[in-house]
Amino acid sequence: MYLICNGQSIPLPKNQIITIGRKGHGAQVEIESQLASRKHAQIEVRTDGIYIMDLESSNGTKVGQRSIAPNTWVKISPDDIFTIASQKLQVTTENQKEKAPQSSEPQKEFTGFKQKIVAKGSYKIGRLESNDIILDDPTVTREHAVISYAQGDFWIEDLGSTNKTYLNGKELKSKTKFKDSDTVTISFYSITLKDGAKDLRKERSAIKALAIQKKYPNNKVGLQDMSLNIPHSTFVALMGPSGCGKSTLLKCLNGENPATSGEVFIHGLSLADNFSLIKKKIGYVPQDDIIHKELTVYKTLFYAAKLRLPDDTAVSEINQRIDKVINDLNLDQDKEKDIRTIKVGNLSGGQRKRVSIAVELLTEPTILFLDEPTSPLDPETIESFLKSLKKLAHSGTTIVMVTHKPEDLNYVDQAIFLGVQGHLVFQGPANSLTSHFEARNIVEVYSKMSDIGTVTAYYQKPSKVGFKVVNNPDVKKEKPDSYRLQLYWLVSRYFNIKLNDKGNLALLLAQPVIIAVLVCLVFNKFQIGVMFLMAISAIWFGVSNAAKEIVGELTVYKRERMFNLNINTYILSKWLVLSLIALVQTVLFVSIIYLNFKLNTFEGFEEVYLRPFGESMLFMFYISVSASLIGLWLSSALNTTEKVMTVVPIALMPQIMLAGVMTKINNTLVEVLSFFTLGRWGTEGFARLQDNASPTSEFNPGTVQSVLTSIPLPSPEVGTQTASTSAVQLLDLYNEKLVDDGTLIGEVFNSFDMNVVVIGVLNVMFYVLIYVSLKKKDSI
Ligand SMILES: Nc1ncnc2c1ncn2[C@@H]1O[C@H](COP(=O)(O)OP(=O)(O)OP(=O)(O)O)[C@@H](O)[C@H]1O
Repeated sequence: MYLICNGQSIPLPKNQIITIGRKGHGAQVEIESQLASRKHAQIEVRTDGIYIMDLESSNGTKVGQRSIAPNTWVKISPDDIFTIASQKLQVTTENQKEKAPQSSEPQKEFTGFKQKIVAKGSYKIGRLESNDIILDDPTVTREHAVISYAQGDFWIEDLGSTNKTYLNGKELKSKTKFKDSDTVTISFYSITLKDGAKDLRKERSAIKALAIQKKYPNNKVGLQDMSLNIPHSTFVALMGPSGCGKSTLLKCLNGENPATSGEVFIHGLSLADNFSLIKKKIGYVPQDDIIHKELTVYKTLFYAAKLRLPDDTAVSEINQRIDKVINDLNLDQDKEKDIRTIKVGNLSGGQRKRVSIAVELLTEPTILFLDEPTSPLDPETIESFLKSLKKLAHSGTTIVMVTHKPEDLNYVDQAIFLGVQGHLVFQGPANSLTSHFEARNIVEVYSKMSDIGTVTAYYQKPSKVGFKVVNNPDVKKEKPDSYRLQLYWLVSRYFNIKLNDKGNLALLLAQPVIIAVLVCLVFNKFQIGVMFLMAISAIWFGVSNAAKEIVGELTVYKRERMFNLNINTYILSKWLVLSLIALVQTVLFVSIIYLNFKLNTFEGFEEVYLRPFGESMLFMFYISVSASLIGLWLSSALNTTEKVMTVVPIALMPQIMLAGVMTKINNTLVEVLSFFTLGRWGTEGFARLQDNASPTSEFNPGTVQSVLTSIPLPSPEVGTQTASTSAVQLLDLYNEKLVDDGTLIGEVFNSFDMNVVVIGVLNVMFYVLIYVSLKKKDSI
């Protein structure tokens, strides 16, 4: 056996320990590098194989890419290349000098950052303290990437990070050579072999907009060409008359509704090209609150952290962050009651605004956009609120705040003023705003800048117009770290919201009881009408439970969608919790109906009541969860709760009218329309279930004792008498054999199983409609 080292073949006698170490210190095999320890490692060829042991060397010994534990014999195979002080060594059977595995280049000596990498062999970058470069930021994965030195070259490799590693702006897919001219970007850090890691936030402007312009699809110009430069750690007020484009500018700068042309850079990174990273470092609080009033402050922050921070963030780390944001925003002023335990709905307007901001601060944003946060606050609250924002800005979070209040200018560093029709007319120190416009006060500035003639005189047109057209940062590519976990936390949050809204929960549970009792009062016999009302009630529960659920939290949805919310997990989370509510409602409703008609059977027809108890329960639950999808569709398609509540009856009426009980389905158009109603398939399904479970009639063997009906008495008597009959036959009788034969498509749906399938198909259709409606909200 021979040890190939530095182009030499050194014989390895069997069962003899050979020491490898730095040249000039008595080792049998000498390595010419200061990085090698004096006695670095030992190697021994035994009868059962080749063994190597690291002698607690300063820079370690690697077999392949793996560092071996010190003072432990490790068996290696003849093919294994092992590394000592960046020298490649190998054991072979022949004396073959030319087969030396290391590069033919002479060993290089490095300085600075490179030397540190060579000394360690590899250099890990990540959020954990055990890394060689610690980037303490939630967008950096615990062990994010590694730089290594091998065969005379430096290499960079991503270690499966969440937010990826970029080499010269391109995503790093595999281990790649890291050259002197290359720049690696991880989150907001740039890494070069010359300088190591640098925080871009300290190096470059926080926001730079170059010749941005915004045109709406209706050709209305929201923003005229403008360039902006906002330094790091600045508190900026964005002002201007109503409708001048302040919110539009905010959305162009944060990527929610990007500029039509021009380019925005956040800490030197293009917003359009790096949106998936940048959006995680941008906080945005729109005019409306982005929090649920049913949750406590702690739960609000906890769920936001679970949904936004990387999955590997420990609960202890989350709690630390929650404490920090509460402290940063002075939310813990009240010593009597811990704010964490108070429900958001019970907070004052100012506190609620702070909690909305706290949600955004959890991810440690580098820039915070606030749309009119001071509007709902009283003067006293404003002072402490703006003071905490100022402190926050000066500790590193650049803040851009839309405001109409002149007094807010006393707290900010810079002001940006827009004139009517989206013209930039001022950007500079807040205290020179009025003098710039030769105005006595801010009210006069507003008045001047509402006149388009004066505005054009002050318009700060960018010197270079017509930068590249901005690609719409596309939220559709965005995905959570884990769909399963996102779904889990969404369900958990939504469940808690429902559980905490005790009043509404009580009403939801009272509903089935009240309606079921009414049904029992109205029908003294078990009739087809009971089954019809069971179907309609199931639809009512499903639609009404769901109708407000998306539209009521649209601001939260939009904000979270901008972050990493997946549409499917969102819909599923709603559906799962609504299904749970539907299940409880169904159990209550069906139990009451069952018990009532079982205990109060009509004399002579003791076999007629809601017979298949379990199946009826399951079927009613199925209709109800299907109806939830209709409710969710209305809730996602319309943009105000009022509109949804107006439309709910319009969605419910066809369910009643086209069920084939109250009105005839006797023409093709009506039948086609009835295909899309749960009312029809629900009523038919209940009728079939009931028939299948009912005994044959003693008097009329051709039918079953399923429901009771009134039949006219044969003459000479006048009046009606009660008879039992098949529920399906009764529906058929009324609708001219529609149920059994179907006028349009024959007998295709003539079974309970097919009823279930049709409802399933309708579910898919409504799910797609919800998805499309939510997707449309991405493009504002
Ligand atoms: N989606 C849109 N499609 C068409 N026009 C729009 C759209 N959004 C905003 N606009 C128009 O662009 C202009 C600027 O609106 P924007 O909401 O940015 O103004 P603003 O300064 O924030 O107003 P305010 O102070 O009242 O909140 C307005 O004239 C508005 O009607």
